[in-house]
Amino acid sequence: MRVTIFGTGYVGLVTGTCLADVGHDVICVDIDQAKVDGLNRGVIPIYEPGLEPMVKANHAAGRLRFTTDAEVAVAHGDVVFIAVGTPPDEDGSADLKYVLAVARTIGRHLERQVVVVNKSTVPVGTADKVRATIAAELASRGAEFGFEVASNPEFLKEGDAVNDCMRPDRIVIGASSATAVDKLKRLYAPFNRNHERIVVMDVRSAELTKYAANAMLATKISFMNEIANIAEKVGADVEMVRQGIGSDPRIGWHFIYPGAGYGGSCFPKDVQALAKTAQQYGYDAQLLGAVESVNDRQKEHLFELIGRHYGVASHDGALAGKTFAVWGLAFKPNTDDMREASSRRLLQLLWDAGAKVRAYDPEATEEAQRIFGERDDLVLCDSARATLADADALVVVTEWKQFRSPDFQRLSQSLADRVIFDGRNLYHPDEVEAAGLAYYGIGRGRSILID
Ligand SMILES: NC(=O)c1ccc[n+]([C@@H]2O[C@H](COP(=O)([O-])OP(=O)(O)OC[C@H]3O[C@@H](n4cnc5c(N)ncnc54)[C@H](O)[C@@H]3O)[C@@H](O)[C@H]2O)c1
Ligand SMILES: O=c1ccn([C@@H]2O[C@H](COP(=O)(O)OP(=O)(O)O[C@H]3O[C@H](CO)[C@@H](O)[C@H](O)[C@H]3O)[C@@H](O)[C@H]2O)c(=O)[nH]1
Repeated sequence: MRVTIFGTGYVGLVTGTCLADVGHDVICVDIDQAKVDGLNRGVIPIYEPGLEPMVKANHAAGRLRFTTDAEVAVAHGDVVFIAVGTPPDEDGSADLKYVLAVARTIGRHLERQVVVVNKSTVPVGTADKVRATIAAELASRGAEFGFEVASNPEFLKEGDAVNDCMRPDRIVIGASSATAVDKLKRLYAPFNRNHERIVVMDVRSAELTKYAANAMLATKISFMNEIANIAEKVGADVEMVRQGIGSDPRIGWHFIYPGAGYGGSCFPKDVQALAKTAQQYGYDAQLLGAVESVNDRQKEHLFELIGRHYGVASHDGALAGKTFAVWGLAFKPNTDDMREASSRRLLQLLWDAGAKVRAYDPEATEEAQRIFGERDDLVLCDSARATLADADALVVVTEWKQFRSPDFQRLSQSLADRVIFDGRNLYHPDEVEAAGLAYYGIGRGRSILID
């Protein structure tokens, strides 16, 4: 099938590549000339495991093309995807300017019947706006082509995006005509093997499904962070509690890891946007507000533990003279994305307190350089070991695999203050303490720790 995808970010590029990989003829279109030029030369703008060889192979085979020419792109697709950003507006609602700009472009160039598919995360009712925008463009040039706007939200997670796209848990199709459903079912047939993964519904339900999924996952995380904070107060270990509840299949093992708060380009903005939608319809979504505020507070928790250890309460200059080794800057492992990353809040708090930072991330160094620029109180190191030179303490923020089994004896010798702040509960407190280091994890009150 001939497919056009507007937007070559995480979603557009991965989707386009996976669709090309199963034999579809894909054109990806973006307004970012440098990105498109780079892709045409084989330069992949994001770090996503497994993506680079797939892009190169499908590009070389001619099934995956990149362009800034919207006219050529619209003329190409039987199915035209919208996969551009929907960042938060000032009031927290989703900003639809990029989505509607694409809708205008489609309307301007459309010359035949197509199915327009919205893959961006958008509030309920956006398909109607996209339809109206395209129709207005067609009307302004006296053109009349049948088109439908369907919703097909994306559930991929960064760091595992190719896998999620090639082996989806489910494919949600929100459409109002059998023709659109049939077309999308044919498009996704190669991913729908062995058992049925396609869930067909009306457009509004599909739009809401995306927000419901992210809000549910964010709720699980905030819930566990709340329990972790209670565990700290009452002298319990949240890691034991996690194991005690995860085995109940009604609760499950996934997304119950406490930590330094959730980040990324999705949960923070989507929880906010869903609450805003509810508010616009006169409903006060109290649970969503709590999920967000618990997360906001959690992003400061590592710093609070640091303050507790050093016996300092105020931020202003309280840690002057201290140097912190920081492991992990990306919002999660296997990505170079630092959008809403917990590390950003931690670093700012450390700097406000007068401390210096020596940080390492396997993939996000360039992004960190772009975000923070040159500063006297930040050294971006090229290995975890290099962060330890002249460091007083270690803070682990992102759970990259390579941080899982450090040599605690070496850490004990390197860190002047002999202390580890573990923002992802990677280590067993006893093992760390056996090496002569003090240990602080998230929710590890520990008075009832059982081996
Ligand atoms: N990142 C994720 O993990 C993820 C997962 C599921 C859903 N989503 C949702 O998918 C959407 C896209 O997210 P993303 O992370 O891929 O965004 P992104 O910011 O990485 O990429 C968006 C791309 O769209 C391009 N663009 C903007 N206007 C354009 C236009 N008029 N024509 C063509 N291209 C244009 C930008 O240049 C950019 O390359 C968002 O709504 C997001 O919430 C993201
Ligand atoms: O038990 C957990 C699981 C995750 N996190 C944090 O939650 C954030 C988000 O993680 P994850 O969901 O793995 O990454 P994303 O790439 O943001 O993916 C989410 O957001 C995407 C964009 O909408 C959706 O498509 C995905 O299904 C959804 O998982 C990260 O900061 C994680 O550290 C926790 O703190 N504890």
